[in-house]
Amino acid sequence: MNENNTEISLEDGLFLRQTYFDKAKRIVVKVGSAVLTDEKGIDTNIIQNIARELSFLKKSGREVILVSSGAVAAGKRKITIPDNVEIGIEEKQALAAIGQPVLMQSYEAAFEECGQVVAQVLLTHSDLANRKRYLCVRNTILALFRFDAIPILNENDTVAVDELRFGDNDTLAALIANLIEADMFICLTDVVGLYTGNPQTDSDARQLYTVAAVTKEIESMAGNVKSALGTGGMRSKIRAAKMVSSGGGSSFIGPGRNPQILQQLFSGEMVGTFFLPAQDKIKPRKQWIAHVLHPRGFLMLDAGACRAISANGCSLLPSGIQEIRGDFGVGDAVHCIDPDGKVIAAGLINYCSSDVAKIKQHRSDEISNLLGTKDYDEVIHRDNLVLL
Ligand SMILES: Nc1ncnc2c1ncn2[C@@H]1O[C@H](COP(=O)(O)OP(=O)(O)O)[C@@H](O)[C@H]1O
Ligand SMILES: N[C@@H](CCC(=O)OP(=O)(O)O)C(=O)O
Repeated sequence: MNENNTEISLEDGLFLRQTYFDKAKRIVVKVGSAVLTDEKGIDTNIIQNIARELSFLKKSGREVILVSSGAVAAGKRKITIPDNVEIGIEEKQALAAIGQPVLMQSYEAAFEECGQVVAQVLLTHSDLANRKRYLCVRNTILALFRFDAIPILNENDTVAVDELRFGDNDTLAALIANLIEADMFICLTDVVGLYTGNPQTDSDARQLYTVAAVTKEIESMAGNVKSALGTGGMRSKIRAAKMVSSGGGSSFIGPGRNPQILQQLFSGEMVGTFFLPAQDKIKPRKQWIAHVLHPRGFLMLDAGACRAISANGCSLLPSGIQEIRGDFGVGDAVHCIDPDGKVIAAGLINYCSSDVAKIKQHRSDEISNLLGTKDYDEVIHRDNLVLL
């Protein structure tokens, strides 16, 4: 372990990897656009390779999901875009509509060769933000496992408006990994792993092999850069690894163009970057509150309230709320901010924003007088509060 307790030695890393790979039975594999497409369009060699690699995992008795990007890139290569057309959101959504069937056709053909059935699942953020639909997605995926199919997921880009977007497929894959309680998230991209800095611009950057915890230091290693075709960049991959880790899974970031990357990994070769699961796992419902729901508002807390929720395991009472931002209703997700401006918790709120504005900085026994009625003493009950 290094002095910041983030990076593990090569020998310890090798042993730990093997332990986690041996017991990984449910796996989410994500492949990025940068891996799947070349200047001519979808690279069928890569698709065939991914089909072989995933079929290998499946035949070894594991349950596998593929989250595949590439619809926009495939659409772009399928048509000639007039020079005077600027590619904005609407054009990208149209390109995804053109490219998604092209992508699926390639997968269908490649998996057919391996005797493997696949299924297409397209999701928007609102499918996961609604608790009933969230659980329905889980049940459908588990039913596909029972049919021995490999679900192939992508964001339903064509109908995903701004506030309903996952933003990138690294995030979608991590949320799905937590939804189905996967043991492992494997993110295949166009670099060999996580480097201490962006390898394209930092010649001193060196590769990390085993990361014990996604700290601020690890997060700062990802530059703002991404490949020409990518959306998320390394930053969203690290964030995704952190989410999966908090759900109790391990993650791997590695080179998607290596023809036998998954076989190398599962036979214990030291490739890519491996992230260990967190020590304290967050329960599935709290994962949903913390990572799936977008906050509709923010509560600025004083130091006492921060201590009460962080160190003492208490619910959030109105007296510790200094300020509020946003327009939220009862049951919406909000984030709690400490006096330094750091997000420390997420939760489902018991009062709407106009009521919180009236009861903030007051004791709970004053709520009835201030609002004319009182449904709860707590603004956020402990059962609906997650520390971040
Ligand atoms: N610290 C880092 N280590 C590795 N790659 C990095 C780092 N910081 C930025 N990157 C960039 O992230 C890119 C991969 O992300 P992205 O383009 O989104 O790929 P994908 O299409 O596979 O999702 C790499 O090509 C690299 O330029
Ligand atoms: N949904 C988009 C991919 C978005 C995305 O996250 O791309 P990438 O960073 O290449 O994984 C598509 O299919 O083109």
